[in-house]
Amino acid sequence: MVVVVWWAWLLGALPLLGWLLWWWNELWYATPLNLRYSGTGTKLPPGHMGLPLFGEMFKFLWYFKVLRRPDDFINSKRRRYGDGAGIYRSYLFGSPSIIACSPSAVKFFYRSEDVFPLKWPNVDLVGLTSLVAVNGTGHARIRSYVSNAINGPDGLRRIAVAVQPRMVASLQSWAQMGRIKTFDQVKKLTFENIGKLFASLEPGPALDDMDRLFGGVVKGIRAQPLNFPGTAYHHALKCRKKLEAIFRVELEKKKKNHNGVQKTNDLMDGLIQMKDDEGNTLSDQEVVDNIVSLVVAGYESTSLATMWAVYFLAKSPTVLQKLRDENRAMRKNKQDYFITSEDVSKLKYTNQVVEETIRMANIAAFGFRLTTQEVEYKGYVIPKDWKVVLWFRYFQTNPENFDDPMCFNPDRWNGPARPGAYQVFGGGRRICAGNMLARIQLALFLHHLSVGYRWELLNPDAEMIYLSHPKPVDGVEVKFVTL
Ligand code: HEM
Repeated sequence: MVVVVWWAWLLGALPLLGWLLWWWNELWYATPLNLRYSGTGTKLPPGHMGLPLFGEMFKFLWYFKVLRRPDDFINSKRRRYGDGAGIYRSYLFGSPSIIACSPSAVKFFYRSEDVFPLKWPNVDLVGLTSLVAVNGTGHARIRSYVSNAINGPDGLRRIAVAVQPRMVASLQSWAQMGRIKTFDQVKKLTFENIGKLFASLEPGPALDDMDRLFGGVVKGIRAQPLNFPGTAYHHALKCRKKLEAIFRVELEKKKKNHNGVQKTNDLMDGLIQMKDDEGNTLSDQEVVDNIVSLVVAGYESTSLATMWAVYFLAKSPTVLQKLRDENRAMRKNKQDYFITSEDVSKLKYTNQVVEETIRMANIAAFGFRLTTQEVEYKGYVIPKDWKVVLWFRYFQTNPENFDDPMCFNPDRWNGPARPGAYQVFGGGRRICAGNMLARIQLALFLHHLSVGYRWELLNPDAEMIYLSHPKPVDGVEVKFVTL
């Protein structure tokens, strides 16, 4: 009798439990809303919200981690639900979400900052008063200063001069080593240059410590926000605290120097002195938060782009040859070993290689927004308090946007991209504040790399990983020699 009851339970209750779990989020979030809208001609975007708490995270991880075909996550939705308005409902990264993956849908979410403010996960780690955390006028005033300092023509002219000595020194040291793991080396180079540009920090054990601390912060941004010993988030909070203490010491030193002793003229100096229209300066907290957020935004992204350039060029000898020819021609006509930002703008093919590298590298896979009120888009309801995931990655890999998208082909940049199809740096008011800085650093690096060095991938068939960012599993190990 007990066995019969047991079997009845197994056959009846388990499938029921499975069904309930599978439809849990649909029943909890979607069904009440769809009932409310029935008869109004609007409904939720198509999709499936998955299991309680996890939603579609297992499916996401299946495509990104197990199959290593990240774009099939969206392709499977397009196949199942059709293209519709380019939006799908889901439950991702701990929240009911709308996925936006078509140019017009993403544009819709860029349009209104008030309705769809930027919402970085775990933004407390980068700083609650930083550029990426504030909205409205607070955002506009810091953004305009930062953009001018690191992304405008004058800033870029100064930066071009400042970053090249370390690039050249690094390349020479790689050739001496003979064999390097590119990602580790470019990270070191990028961090040294960022340390110099942002806070006049010189290479040495203190900068190495900061590098480790930033590594801890970056890991925490993508982790579940569980604050107890042993979690990535807890560790990241501790790293953030230590970094804050270091930057506060630097800040005090700088304030003293501004009273007459010495001027360094780095980004931190600029932030300290910045005044808005009413003559207000930034608080110490704002200065520190913004420095931390800019390092977080620019460090890993620039390092990854540089690593990918080394990788793609090793696999594309014809492209490399054209790149060498263009850069050697420029070098011949120059007295100076270093080039200027004006020189970079004349390197047409090099800039195409930069653009194609950044497109293929697909570093920033997603952008996050929050819906602060219920709105309608093309007959679909976007509910209040849901997350919007702008699926940037898919734009660059969708064959409807780029012909043969997985082929590294700088010549595709002989003309502009299709309107709205290129989203590597996001768009709207929140478009990457360091996009020109990233581009010029890569172009300068390519100049020195292509005129002076030869390299070869040690694992040309290394597998790819896509989380936290796309990169070959070996970090691009190469044999590296002078030409
Ligand atoms: C290849 C390198 C880079 C890529 C692919 C990249 C990508 C992006 C993307 C997609 C966004 C928009 C996010 C959104 O809308 O949710 C963004 C924003 C941002 N990026 Fe970059 N980025 C790169 C390099 C840099 C660098 C070097 C810096 C500065 C040091 C920087 C600073 C920022 C800042 C401050 C924002 C926020 C802008 C705002 O909210 O107004 N990025 N980046």
